[in-house]
Amino acid sequence: MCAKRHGQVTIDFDNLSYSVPETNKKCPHRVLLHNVSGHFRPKHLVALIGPSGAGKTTLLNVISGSKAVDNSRVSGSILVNGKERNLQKFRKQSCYITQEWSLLNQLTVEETLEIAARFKLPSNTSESDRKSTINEVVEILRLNGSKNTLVKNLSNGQKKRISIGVELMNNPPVLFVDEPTSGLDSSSALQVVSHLQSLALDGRTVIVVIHQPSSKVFQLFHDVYLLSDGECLYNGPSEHLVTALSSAGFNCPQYYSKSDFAIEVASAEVEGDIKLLKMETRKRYEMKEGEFYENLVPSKRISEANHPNEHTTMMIGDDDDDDSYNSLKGYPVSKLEQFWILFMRCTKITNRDMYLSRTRIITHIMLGLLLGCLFYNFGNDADKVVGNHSFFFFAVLFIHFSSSMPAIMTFPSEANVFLREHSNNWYSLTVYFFAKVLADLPLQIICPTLFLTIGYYMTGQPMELQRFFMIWFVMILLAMLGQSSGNAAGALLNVELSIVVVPTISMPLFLLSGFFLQPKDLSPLFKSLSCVSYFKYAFEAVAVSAFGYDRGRLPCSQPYCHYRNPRKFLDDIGVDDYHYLERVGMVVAWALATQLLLYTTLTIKIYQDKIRTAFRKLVT
Ligand SMILES: Nc1ncnc2c1ncn2[C@@H]1O[C@H](COP(=O)(O)OP(=O)(O)OP(=O)(O)O)[C@@H](O)[C@H]1O
Repeated sequence: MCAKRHGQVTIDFDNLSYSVPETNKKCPHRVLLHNVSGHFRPKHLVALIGPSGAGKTTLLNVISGSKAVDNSRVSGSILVNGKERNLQKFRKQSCYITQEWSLLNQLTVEETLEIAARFKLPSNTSESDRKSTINEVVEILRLNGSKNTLVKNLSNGQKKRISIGVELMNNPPVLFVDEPTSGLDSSSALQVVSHLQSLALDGRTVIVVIHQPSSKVFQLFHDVYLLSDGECLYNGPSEHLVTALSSAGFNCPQYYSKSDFAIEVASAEVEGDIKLLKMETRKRYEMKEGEFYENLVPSKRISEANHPNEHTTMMIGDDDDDDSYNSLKGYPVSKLEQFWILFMRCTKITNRDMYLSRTRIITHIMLGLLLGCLFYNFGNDADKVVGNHSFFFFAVLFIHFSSSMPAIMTFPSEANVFLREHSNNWYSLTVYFFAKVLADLPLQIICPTLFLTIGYYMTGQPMELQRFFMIWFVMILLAMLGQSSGNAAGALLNVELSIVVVPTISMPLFLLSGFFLQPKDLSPLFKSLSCVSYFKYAFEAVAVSAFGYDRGRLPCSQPYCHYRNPRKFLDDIGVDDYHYLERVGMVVAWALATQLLLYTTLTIKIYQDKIRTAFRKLVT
């Protein structure tokens, strides 16, 4: 592999404990890991097994130094190649592949890997090196046939493989994989674990949390780590598992699945001496490493002879003092490059997504035409001023919802991709945030512009550039506000809930916009509440732009028109003439506030486990 090669990594952990605060006053802490010890070796695929709730993911998080873990609550030692783990360095030596394959559907396999390579390989990597790294990952994971397939069209097994591929790009010597086979059929599960095995045989240390592996899948694992209730019951070669269990009185019936039996032992469903099993495991751990494996491995299963075609892509050697890790403070690529890659990716996705872009553009044109026909020439007729006012009201409503609804539908999956990439140290939240805001901007400008230009012209509004741009600016702000509030809701809640919550919050704000009820008719309480309605400011700014600023008398199609003087109409709806900037200022403040809400929501998502723990600490 062309990516920089790092030494092989052995992980030893001893008496590792981890607890979380609880709200219960009598028992303020809950211990999730109790003095667990073990070794994870290079060239070995380790199965981390145990009943549900045994602490498998917790152990993976603690050892990998996941941001989900409060490190001040971890005790015990974690050694990497015999030296105390340096978290910053270790995070760069390892990658964590989560259960969900959070990938972007609109990119092809090659594009997905290309972007991963851009983020994960140092900026000075040449184009040809990057290409050959991508080709090698494609080769290793046997994705050659699907290089140009969109991710959304891949099978579940292929999606799982590509999500492993993106993390392999910088050739990390340690892989932590959480339930790679969940949701896969038996043959896809076998394929995925076989790939993980070949990655291990390449020299990597691969630790996999796995649920009920089939016998065929289980055979692929070299080592097993068995957990029960946060305690280690066994750590060693998988072929010695049954012997170790039977030496403590747990006899596995012939032809019975070894992993199922081990989980039954860990769930206390089988008779035997659990204390003895723990003691024996501890004794084996305390033996010197050579002795430990000599005692346990009857036939050296992992040998060069067994794998004559072994890739020698990992650097063989124990040099973990590689100072390049220390020089890699922060991210592999500069913030400017991060911004550019993210911006280009967002733009590509928007262009490819039928629902997000083309459909939105078409609906804005169609609605512009429809309203243009319905309110044809209303803007130029004193008799139709009230109808014209409704046109603007509908425009405000439409622009807002046509931006917020697509965001609610699409952002949750994008947020998952962001969280995965951010937790794997690809780029910073701030860079992502600004790239997203800027990449979304063209559509937020194009759609309202098309809608308004058509509607404005057909409804016969005053042909004055200044008035047009005053209304246009309000519409752009509303589109931005709609999108950021939709994104924030989509990131904070799930899609189903957001679809209910966003309109529910928006409706009272609409009612207080001044269209249905004028401020003079509101009770003092609702009058003050109406000050928080951004629709009120947007709607008033549009009304002032259309009817205010000394607009002349309107032509009248009837013998008598009450609103020949547009100023009179503004008086009647309780909107004072002028003061456009103050109103727009309030909409800008709201647009900034929703962007801030989105930023805060993403920050909360990143640190939710830590925030939850800190909150519990506060309560107790
Ligand atoms: N932040 C936390 N606060 C309180 N309890 C937690 C926290 N994280 C995990 N737990 C608890 O710790 C125990 C172990 O959780 P963990 O997710 O590690 O189990 P697991 O073995 O991976 O389970 P599964 O196989 O079901 O995914 C569970 O009972 C879980 O409820």
